Amino acid sequence: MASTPIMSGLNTPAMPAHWRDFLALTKPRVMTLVVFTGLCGLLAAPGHIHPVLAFTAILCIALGAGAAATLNQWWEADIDAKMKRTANRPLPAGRMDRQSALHFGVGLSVFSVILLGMATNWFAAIVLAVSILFYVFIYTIWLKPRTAQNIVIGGAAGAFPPVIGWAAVTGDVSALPVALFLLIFFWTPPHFWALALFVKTDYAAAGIPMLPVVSGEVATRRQIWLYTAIMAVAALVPVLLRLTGLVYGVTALAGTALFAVFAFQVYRRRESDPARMAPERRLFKYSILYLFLLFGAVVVDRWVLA
Ligand code: HEM
Ligand SMILES: CC(C)=CCC/C(C)=C/CC/C(C)=C/COP(=O)(O)OP(=O)(O)O
Repeated sequence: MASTPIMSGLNTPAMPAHWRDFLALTKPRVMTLVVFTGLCGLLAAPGHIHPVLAFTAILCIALGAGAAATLNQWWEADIDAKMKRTANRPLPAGRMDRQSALHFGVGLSVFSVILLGMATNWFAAIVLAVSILFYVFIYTIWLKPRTAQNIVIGGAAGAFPPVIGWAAVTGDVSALPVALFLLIFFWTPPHFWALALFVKTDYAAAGIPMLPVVSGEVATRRQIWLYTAIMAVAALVPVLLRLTGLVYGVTALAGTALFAVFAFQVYRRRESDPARMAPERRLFKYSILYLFLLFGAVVVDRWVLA
């Protein structure tokens, strides 16, 4: 188990945590895209649920994702303390004690799963529970400290939200939500390794075996390119299977071509560039826009051009 604040020498909080610290534990910025992909999964599904129930389902995805992020930080408080990027989070900075974070994370997890089950259906609730458990146990506790492939397998947790959104409406899954799952699954390695190339030293300091630390930059750049190629196929699956329409088709083709150009620039570069817009920074930023665009296009096809 990760060491307690006292064992790891983290600051012990002198004051009760502020509500802003609880919010920070949920990683709200990262979760905007998680929630958006969940919303698009819900809106792309055939059938109809009452708008209040749809809103509740999205709220549950947001709360479940926030709960998972909280439990991730509860476990990693001492690791976060060693990295500049994460040292100011509520636990390593000593603004909150680990017990409060644990209670908050477990409480929010249970609440989000039960509320989703009661508001929509228990299949969707089980998928939400699986994604929380996957992120906490498979990624955070098991794989992250052990293997440089941690995010490839562990990243599956982040691919579940569109499946949950879809299942909230239909009570099952079919080809399109599986295709959207695969798109996020294969998108995660280029998204994260691009970032890991420019915060590499942080992970090294914390002893986390991220790919650039373990296998070096050249191998990471090659892997980014490899996963981009697989992601490109995943992005085109909905087009090839005619699961989506023209807007998605054009967006996926153009968006993925640009992704490939940026990934190729990362591949060609042999070492980090201190310049602000180095290829890896550009790819990381664009990776986020890319998912927003492709998922948005799925919904436009379903609702505007139906
Ligand atoms: C295991 C998989 C993943 C890892 C290791 C990862 C890691 C990271 C890291 C370290 C950051 C830097 C900023 C921060 O910590 O706040 C980041 C940013 C971000 N990630 Fe990921 N990520 C993963 C999967 C995802 C998924 C599945 C999504 C959404 C579908 C996502 C969306 C974002 C967004 C939107 C940002 C930008 C946040 C901002 O503007 O500050 N990430 N990611
Ligand atoms: C519905 C549901 C449960 C969704 C979960 C979504 C999910 C797993 C998203 C992953 C995004 C994320 C913040 C990864 C950070 O990795 P990290 O924790 O290794 O990053 P760090 O170095 O910033 O702590």
